[in-house]
Amino acid sequence: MSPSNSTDPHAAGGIDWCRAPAAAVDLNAREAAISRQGNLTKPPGALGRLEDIAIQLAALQGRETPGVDRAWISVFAADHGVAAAGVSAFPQEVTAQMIANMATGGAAISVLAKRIGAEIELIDLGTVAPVAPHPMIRDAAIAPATANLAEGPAMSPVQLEQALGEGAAAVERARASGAELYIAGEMGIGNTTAATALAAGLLGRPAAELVGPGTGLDHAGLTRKRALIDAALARHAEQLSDPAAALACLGGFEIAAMAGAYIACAQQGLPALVDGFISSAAALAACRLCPGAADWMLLAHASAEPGHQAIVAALGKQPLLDLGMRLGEGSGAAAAFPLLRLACQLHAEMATFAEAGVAEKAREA
Ligand SMILES: O=C(O)c1ccc[n+]([C@@H]2O[C@H](COP(=O)([O-])O)[C@@H](O)[C@H]2O)c1
Ligand SMILES: Cc1cc2nc[nH]c2cc1C
Repeated sequence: MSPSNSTDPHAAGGIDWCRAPAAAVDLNAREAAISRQGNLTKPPGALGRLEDIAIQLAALQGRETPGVDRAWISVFAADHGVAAAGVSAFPQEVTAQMIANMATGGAAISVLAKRIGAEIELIDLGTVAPVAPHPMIRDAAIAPATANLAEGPAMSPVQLEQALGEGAAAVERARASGAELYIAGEMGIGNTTAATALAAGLLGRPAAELVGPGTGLDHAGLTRKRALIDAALARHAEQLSDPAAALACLGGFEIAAMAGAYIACAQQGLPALVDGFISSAAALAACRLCPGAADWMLLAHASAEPGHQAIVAALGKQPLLDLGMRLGEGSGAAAAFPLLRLACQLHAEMATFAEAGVAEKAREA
């Protein structure tokens, strides 16, 4: 379909759609859920953050008793020009190899998706090594890799638009399938360098405050990675006050696609469960572009990558789990998903004090 006769706002060209505000949350449903929580047969607050999850989801789904039975996982994969600078413990061809492993069911996210009953799709945004066609893999290659962010912008404005649009298109597919919760995962050797640079750029922090070992860099590698990120921040300094320009200069195709997906989720009213370090950097970019986007996000877990804490603080949210995970792929979000489902089931299925004939807490005189 040509852009001129398309009804898809993302196909109209440009990235202005990203700056439109998020959908409003339903404060009446939120109040009703808070009230219901207060009537369930437990001391008030005794289910801790499981109560908060049900209340947030009630506000997002616009009903007193929300439900998240159907999750959708989009894994966005791409290679990074900066990998040539020796900033990862693994070789670049692992990106393509892991896409194939995800398709054949051997990756952590493959097992998790199957076990939580989620639909999963793999989106290849461009890898240096070839990826054999497979029904689960969507070929959306933008380029074999981004350019080296230490030497110039990682991607062109047109490539940024394509990547953001791929994220929005994934959310369209999730919604069409009836998904109630969206998970973005990623795979890309070198992408902790891009995510660290992007987050540092957006937060105005030096690399030293955010950089970490990623897949397991040694001390010398970490020193190299930190210096490279600082050099990239200095090179692109004038661009960093504009989140779209920061994303183009320092991001990756999969990071931009995740940002586009989070924005589309927020604008179209689909709750997103954000995974680890790279996903959170994309979520931060999404929040800077789209007013209100943070309302539609839950943070699944605290990544072991040290810079995650700074991003989490900027997002103003608390991760649900802290399992020392640092895999990516959407794995932490998939691991947290059953908790969301349980939180909704408790909220919907527990008896109230009145229903069960249980005496309520004595009122203070
Ligand atoms: O999401 C995280 O918390 C996370 C933390 C560290 C590494 N990763 C994964 O490891 C890869 C990037 O690591 P690196 O060292 O190559 O930059 C990429 O495929 C990510 O999915 C993911
Ligand atoms: C093997 C491997 C699997 C991954 N999954 C996400 N990032 C990864 C990085 C490596 C190296």
